[in-house]
Amino acid sequence: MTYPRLWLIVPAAGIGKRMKSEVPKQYLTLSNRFILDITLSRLLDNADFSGCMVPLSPQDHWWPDTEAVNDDRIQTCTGGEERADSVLSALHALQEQADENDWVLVHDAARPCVHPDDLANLIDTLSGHPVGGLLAAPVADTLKQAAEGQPAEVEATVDRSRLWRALTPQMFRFGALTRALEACLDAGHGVTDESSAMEFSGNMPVLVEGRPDNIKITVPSDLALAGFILSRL
Ligand SMILES: Nc1ccn([C@@H]2O[C@H](COP(=O)(O)OP(=O)(O)OP(=O)(O)O)[C@@H](O)[C@H]2O)c(=O)n1
Ligand SMILES: C[C@](O)(CO)[C@H](O)COP(=O)(O)O
Repeated sequence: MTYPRLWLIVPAAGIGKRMKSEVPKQYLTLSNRFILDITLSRLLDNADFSGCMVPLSPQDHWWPDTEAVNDDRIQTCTGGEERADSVLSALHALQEQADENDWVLVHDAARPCVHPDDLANLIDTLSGHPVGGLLAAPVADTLKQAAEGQPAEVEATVDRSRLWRALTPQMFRFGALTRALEACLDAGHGVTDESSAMEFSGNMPVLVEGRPDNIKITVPSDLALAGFILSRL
């Protein structure tokens, strides 16, 4: 067994409100495969993970019909109200198996287009780093800040020279991430990604440039786009 080990968490307990679909978006299909199965296979088939934890909604009744249900590398737990709650639930479910300084990679179930080269580069870049970091893409568009009120009107153009879009996987030491998320939730400090929790604890995670086509399926038009991207990978 090599140390530190790699653990994978794929939060899949969301309901996909913005997708406006009949089923949670992680259970929509592309080429007759659940998006969740595509995401899990693209990660587990391209790095040596010691285990994978998938937090699911208590109302999830699709999991038994996935490919992943038959994969003995994958465990499930019950997710929480917010993404951060689901990730912390998964960390707690793994804590008897993982060591303090093992790495944990957290990747959205809704990001099936993650490229193996980005996964390998993230792991290689961060493996000796004391804190960890995340895949991210430099902002390529001009950014406008809206004034209060409707209709939305430009209040300012934001300097984008040091702005990046956070992607996933995000990769941190198991113990440090667990404590950071616990501190955020104890303080009522809502976070939408793991890096924000690490920043709240005073760290400066490394930004590792990743492909901008590692999209998160969020709104209806993202589904066809993800299908096109996957067809080209
Ligand atoms: N309580 C939650 C909320 C989200 N997620 C997961 O976190 C990932 C990214 O979150 P997001 O894109 O916001 O998914 P949803 O919360 O499902 O989308 P929405 O905000 O539109 O409802 C998704 O894979 C989602 O399943 C989760 O595990 N637990
Ligand atoms: C984790 C994430 O995908 C990084 O951009 C994003 O923060 C998830 O946010 P969401 O509101 O839960 O989709």
